[in-house]
Amino acid sequence: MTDENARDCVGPPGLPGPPPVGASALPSGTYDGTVVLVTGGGTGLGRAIAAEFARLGADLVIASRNADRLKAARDELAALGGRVTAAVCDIRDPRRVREVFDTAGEAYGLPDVLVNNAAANFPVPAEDMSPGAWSAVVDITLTGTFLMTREFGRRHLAAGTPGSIIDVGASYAWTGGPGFAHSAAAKAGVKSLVETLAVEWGPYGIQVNGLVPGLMPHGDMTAEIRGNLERAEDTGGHRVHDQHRPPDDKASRQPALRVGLPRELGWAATFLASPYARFITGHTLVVDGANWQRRDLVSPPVVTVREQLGRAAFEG
Ligand SMILES: CCC/C=C/C(=O)SCCNC(=O)CCNC(=O)[C@H](O)C(C)(C)COP(=O)([O-])OP(=O)([O-])OC[C@H]1O[C@@H](n2cnc3c(N)ncnc32)[C@H](O)[C@@H]1OP(=O)([O-])[O-]
Ligand SMILES: NC(=O)C1=CN([C@@H]2O[C@H](COP(=O)(O)OP(=O)(O)OC[C@H]3O[C@@H](n4cnc5c(N)ncnc54)[C@H](OP(=O)(O)O)[C@@H]3O)[C@@H](O)[C@H]2O)C=CC1
Repeated sequence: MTDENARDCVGPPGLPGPPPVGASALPSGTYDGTVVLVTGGGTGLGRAIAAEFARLGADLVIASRNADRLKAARDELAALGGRVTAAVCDIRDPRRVREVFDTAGEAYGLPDVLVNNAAANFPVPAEDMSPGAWSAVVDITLTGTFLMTREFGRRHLAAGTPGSIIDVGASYAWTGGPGFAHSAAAKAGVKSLVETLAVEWGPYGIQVNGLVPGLMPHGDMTAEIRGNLERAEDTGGHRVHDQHRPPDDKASRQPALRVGLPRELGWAATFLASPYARFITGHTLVVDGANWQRRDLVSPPVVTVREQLGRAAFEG
């Protein structure tokens, strides 16, 4: 167990911590000569995914809207070995999407792997959600993923080359996500795209898989997503281990008794796109310590989304 996950408490230990930063289950050089395009690769989980591909030899293209964040990530990722190109792009814009693939092509060639990681999200009760808020999240998370995927697929079909797509999802694609109606609907659409296109493009050698992170806190989380985590901490809820863990311990809310580390998602991504996963397609791999399957013997009291967000009663 690493220091990051060490706990000095009595009680069950939870799932063991992962190997240290820099470790990999795949052979060194697995991605030598491979081009990997990661949307949202300038921050958080996208950057962690990109880092694991870079450690294994990939050349990277990272794409998103914010040039400053991309540049900082590019410098950090380049230090891991491979070449890195940053492309400013709003994935809602089909013209910019085409240009990103042109940029990648000029730099290294057609990407072999596409990781659709970019997404948008903020908590809001459905009854308060404006049409613009709905569209912003659905257009980025679902339509942006489709536009990137379509461009990747068209170019590979035209070239007659194989490829691998990984769509980063969320477990509320299966369960629904109270307070996140837009994002949950969009992620359900993304999961459906994975299943549809794995069949449609399998004959052409293109794998399409989903990858779902659990709670993996990181320093780039938006204020609203971070605020949501902090709200959860405020409500306490340490039914089993109150005496051992402080009430702000996110880990105690997970069956694993720990949160996930971003590199654990990166390792799963590098496996899914690797030669060792060539017969896996149309599958969504959940890396969340079984949190999404959690049920208690006694259900907790229902608290409305409005109450959880501290909003007054809806008055129309
Ligand atoms: C929880 C576990 C799972 C986590 C999953 C994740 O995805 S984590 C990943 C999380 N990472 C990210 O999300 C990173 C990227 N996210 C972002 O850049 C922003 O969240 C964005 C999607 C709003 C930007 O898109 P943009 O530049 O197109 O946005 P814009 O500024 O033009 O606004 C568009 C519309 O949205 C409205 N609106 C905005 N905020 C709120 C709010 N809090 N409340 C209500 N409404 C809000 C705004 O009023 C407008 O509607 P209107 O007035 O026209 O009807
Ligand atoms: N963190 C977590 O615990 C969980 C995360 N997820 C999923 O993991 C993925 C990564 O999330 P995380 O790293 O936490 O969040 P971040 O907010 O750090 O990442 C979102 C990324 O998407 C990019 N992005 C947003 N809108 C656009 C756009 N229109 N065009 C291009 N890029 C865009 C952002 O870059 P920029 O602003 O520069 O455009 C940013 O790099 C997402 O798909 C998310 O839904 C799912 C479940 C849990």
